[in-house]
Amino acid sequence: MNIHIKELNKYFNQFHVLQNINLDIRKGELIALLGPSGCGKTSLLRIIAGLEQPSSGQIFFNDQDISNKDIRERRIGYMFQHFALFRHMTVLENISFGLRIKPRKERPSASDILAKSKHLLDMVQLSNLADRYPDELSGGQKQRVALARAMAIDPSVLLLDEPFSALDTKVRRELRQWLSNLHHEIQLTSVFVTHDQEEAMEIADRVVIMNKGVIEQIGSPKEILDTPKNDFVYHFLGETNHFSVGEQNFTFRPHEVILSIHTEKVGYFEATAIDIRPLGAVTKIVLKPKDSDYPIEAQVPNTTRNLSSLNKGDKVYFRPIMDFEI
Ligand SMILES: Nc1ncnc2c1ncn2[C@@H]1O[C@H](COP(=O)(O)OP(=O)(O)OP(=O)(O)O)[C@@H](O)[C@H]1O
Repeated sequence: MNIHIKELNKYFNQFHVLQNINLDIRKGELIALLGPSGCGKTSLLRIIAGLEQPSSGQIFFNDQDISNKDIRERRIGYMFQHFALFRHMTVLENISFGLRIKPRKERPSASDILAKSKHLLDMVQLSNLADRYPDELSGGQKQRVALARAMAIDPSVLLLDEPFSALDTKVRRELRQWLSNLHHEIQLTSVFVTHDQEEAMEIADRVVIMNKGVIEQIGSPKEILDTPKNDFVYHFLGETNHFSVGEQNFTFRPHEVILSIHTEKVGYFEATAIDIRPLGAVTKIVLKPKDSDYPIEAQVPNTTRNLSSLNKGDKVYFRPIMDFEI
């Protein structure tokens, strides 16, 4: 199923929440909607789902205008941030729920429902927990059950609203990887809302960067990181340093800088190390350039030679660098 969103606007009272949104989502693609809180990601997802009506504009599933169809007619698999499992039903009953409540004419036989639910349990790798209740599951397991439940109705589109944000970092990472692999296998057109850049970059085929109700840029993670279209995108994607000397202006990321403790080499600028923080694989060093009031943040691999002999207050030379080679 491909999705075509055309000149879509949404107002809440006077507030223009989505402004002339145009977006094409290809069949089988995993798209991330990424942007700061309040930029309209969830509103757009809810409109695609049919949970909210646009004020103007159209949505097509393949070539069919579904703007006026309700959520059931759209065959949407929807998964929310907060586990929305039924507490009084087992895992298997939760998964089969969507099929069991179908009108009699469309409902598969009891044995087909059971077979399908078991297959979905296998898919989310929880076959051994079929008879547990939600309260007996971890957060990550609950979200996998929620995903299996969303998939039970054979959705044409899967919509995920910050599905992992209530989980701790390690579980999030695992589930992210798992979702990415699963998506690779099933190739179901999916839209994923997140405000976490790392999450979007890691799993999406393409990322839609939103800000205050408009789309700022659409592209693959690489395109967006390598060629941010404007200042908003550049700044949103991470820490930025600005440094000026004479006529020269440098804008660079913390990892785009080389340090040296040796006295002035050509192209290096003098600074003082005012803070040094090991952060796992990298060490963050805050520098105060000699002729500038603005500190600069550098991140270097913690295996960098001479790093361990660098102390707060030491003189250090830095060079912004944009042309790393491998
Ligand atoms: N039902 C509503 N009535 C009025 N305003 C609303 C309604 N739903 C959302 N808004 C407003 O619309 C804007 C966009 O909200 P939305 O939930 O789409 O943003 P978001 O990008 O998903 O944010 P977050 O990451 O915080 O969830 C916000 O300013 C919000 O307050």
